[in-house]
Amino acid sequence: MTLPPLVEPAADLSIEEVRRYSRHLIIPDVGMDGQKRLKNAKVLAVGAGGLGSPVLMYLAAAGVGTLGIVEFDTVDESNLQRQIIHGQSDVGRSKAESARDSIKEINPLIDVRLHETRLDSENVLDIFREYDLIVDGTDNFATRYLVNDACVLLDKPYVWGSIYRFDGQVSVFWNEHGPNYRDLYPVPPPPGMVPSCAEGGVLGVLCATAGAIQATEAVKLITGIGETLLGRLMVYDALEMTFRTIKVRKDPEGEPITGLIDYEAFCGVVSEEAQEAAAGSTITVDELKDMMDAGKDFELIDVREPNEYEIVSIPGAKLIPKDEILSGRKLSELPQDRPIVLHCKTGVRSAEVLAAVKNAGFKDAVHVQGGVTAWATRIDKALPTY
Ligand SMILES: Nc1ncnc2c1ncn2[C@@H]1O[C@H](COP(=O)(O)OP(=O)(O)OP(=O)(O)O)[C@@H](O)[C@H]1O
Repeated sequence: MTLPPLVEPAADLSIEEVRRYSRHLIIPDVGMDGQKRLKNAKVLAVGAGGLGSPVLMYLAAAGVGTLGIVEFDTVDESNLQRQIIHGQSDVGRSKAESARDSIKEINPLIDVRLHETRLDSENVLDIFREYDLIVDGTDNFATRYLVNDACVLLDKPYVWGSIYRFDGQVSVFWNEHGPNYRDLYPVPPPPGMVPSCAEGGVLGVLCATAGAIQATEAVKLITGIGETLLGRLMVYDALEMTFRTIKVRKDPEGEPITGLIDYEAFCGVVSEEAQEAAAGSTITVDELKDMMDAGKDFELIDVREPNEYEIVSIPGAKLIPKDEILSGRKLSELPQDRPIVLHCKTGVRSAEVLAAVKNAGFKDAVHVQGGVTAWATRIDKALPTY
């Protein structure tokens, strides 16, 4: 959809800016007017991770005058495979500060504002008010619904992106002029149904493709050039190397968004059924270690995928992937005569499996809080986390 420019042009460009942005200025559709609009624009990136990295780097290079970053996390070694705004020497540092330093290196003329906090219902409206446009590079449903609803309430355009393994999706939402995120995804998927990149992995370079499309949409919205992805969903398949766009319409049945809600509860990080099953049937990794040391007779079952098991596993654990149990295909491999201890990477999937196992009649079953990640950080520190 073609839209009028989102931002008014700045009064002028300095000689330094004219030199720096000359390859933009000679594109007739951008020109001085478009570059001045970019200079005046205030864009907020939510998350400085896989998608946030290319988004921030390209918008900085393009001359977006003010870039905000909301990010609470620190750089982990496993981020470096895709989060190219951070480098080896940034491991352990605040992602927001590391991103700011990279931006300043790319373009010192940019004003960078840091919001070193987790975006939530309490702070979202105050933070968003400062910006013209929100670009979301986060990895969880609760934050996406939060960003969407805040954008609707404040009438801001929302550039959304999502990545998983070899697939990317990008769209633009703007309730005043077209659909919002809830028109595409009215309700979140059931907890555990859609694995995160931390659980399922992501091809690092996929972030560049999806993030660059998000940055392109931001530039188009600011300057008013081209057809935006408002009302269209871009679906990218890196293995097939195809880009498809699908129409997104406003849902006539869609509930109006009148305020913010409890997004963690709405997205149910762990399903209610799993929470019920886990209540009183959860053990810590220290308790698991004590059971092992005491020679207790039990079956330890790892419900992750085979490739995860290959990266790191708890000694003695038998691998039966979650879907093999949930589908009933491998229920017969569970012992009838001994207690069952289930674990996964962090304790989300094992809680889901625990509910299914108990429903199937295996009453003497527990799951391990924090999974193999807790085991590797508390019990056997020589093991890697991923
Ligand atoms: N509510 C939020 N407020 C601020 N930042 C957020 C919020 N939710 C997610 N993020 C940030 O968004 C980024 C998303 O990046 P990415 O998808 O590459 O995953 P990651 O969390 O860094 O990595 P992994 O989950 O694989 O360890 C992360 O840096 C994360 O800290």
